[in-house]
Amino acid sequence: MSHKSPKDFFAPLAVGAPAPLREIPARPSRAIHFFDPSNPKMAAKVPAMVGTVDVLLGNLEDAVKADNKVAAREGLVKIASETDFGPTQLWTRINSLDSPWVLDDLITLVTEIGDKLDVVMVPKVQGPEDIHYVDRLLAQLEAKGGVQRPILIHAILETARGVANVEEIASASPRMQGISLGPADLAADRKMKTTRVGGGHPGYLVRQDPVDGDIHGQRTVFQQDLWHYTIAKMVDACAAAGIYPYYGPFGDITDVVAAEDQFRNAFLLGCVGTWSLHPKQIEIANRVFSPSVEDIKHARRVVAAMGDGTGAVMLDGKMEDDASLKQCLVLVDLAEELAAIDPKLKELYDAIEVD
Ligand SMILES: CC(=O)SCCNC(=O)CCNC(=O)[C@H](O)C(C)(C)COP(=O)(O)OP(=O)(O)OC[C@H]1O[C@@H](n2cnc3c(N)ncnc32)[C@H](O)[C@@H]1OP(=O)(O)O
Ligand SMILES: CC(=O)C(=O)O
Ligand SMILES: [Mg+2]
Repeated sequence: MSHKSPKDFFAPLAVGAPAPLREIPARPSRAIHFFDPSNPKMAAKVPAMVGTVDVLLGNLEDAVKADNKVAAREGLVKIASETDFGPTQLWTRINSLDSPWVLDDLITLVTEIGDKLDVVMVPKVQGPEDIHYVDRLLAQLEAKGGVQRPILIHAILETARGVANVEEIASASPRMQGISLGPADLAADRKMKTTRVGGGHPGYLVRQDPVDGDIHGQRTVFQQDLWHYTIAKMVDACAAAGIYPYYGPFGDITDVVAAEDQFRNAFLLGCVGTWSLHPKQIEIANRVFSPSVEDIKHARRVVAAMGDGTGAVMLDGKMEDDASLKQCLVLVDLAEELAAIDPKLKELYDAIEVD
């Protein structure tokens, strides 16, 4: 197998295309909010959502009716042209690479609103060859449309082959911004037996041992997370490649409690954000993917106690050293990035007193 040399990896793939980035910017993206640009009621809400959510994503793929594919594409061009997105990123999810719509999706969006698009989400990515295809096409279209900065690529992990190839996908191009879990298509592709869009399943459990040998007696049941393995594998692949991992959709819009749990598990495992399918999920995602006041208070105490960052100290009966300091800096750095775009969080974090 031939590999590109480092100098080729960072060369534009088309004459006139912008140079690839050497590092993916750490822009807050706690919620990637999906809307259907062909749905007039949803589209009308988008301008007012600017500034309330880190990412607005015009969805062209699944959940948009086949008859509305062209209207969704044209609707997104209109919204993007007429809206000032300020601090909010604009992403799109294009149709799958084997669909009859994707070529026109890319041609239209990159040449008409390429300078406003931050990230193109590619569904059903099977391996690095899918990223290479989009990478070259984006470069050609950026050159054609005079786009000034490279549009990044986000892959959805929603096929068994994609999961098997996740490390190669994560490092397939300097455009790779991140990867999201796609639990619905992934469940179908793997022939899992859950019919839910993300979240757990009451049948996937571990049961407490029988008490006094009574197998029919009262035994506590612990529901397990169907997605733990895939999320952990995705987080490792993304961290190793210097890109960002995300949970995906949580389809039970009414169960805001379980959505919060699923999001928090992903946050604790290393994900930087999640999807929001309904306005009510944005607040949950923004809260869960922002470090809590308690976390930041503790992290700042450790930073203060560790002085030059080396050695070991005791704090509240616990050992802190170089490694736990690094863990705390993950939270402190994230808080700073979020405070820079979220005035309410800035106020909250600024008010923390470290004793
Ligand atoms: C497996 C996957 O691929 S997941 C990704 C693909 N799926 C999606 O993108 C789904 C996006 N979300 C939706 O389509 C909708 O939220 C649905 C179908 C789940 C629910 O829609 P509704 O039944 O209209 O929800 P509800 O009645 O609570 O909506 C309240 C209001 O919020 C609006 N709204 C609902 N979802 C959104 C949204 N995602 N963005 C903006 N506005 C929205 C509705 O239009 C409605 O407006 P109105 O008050 O002017 O009538
Ligand atoms: C996210 C997505 O597309 C899926 O779960 O299938
Ligand atoms: Mg899908």
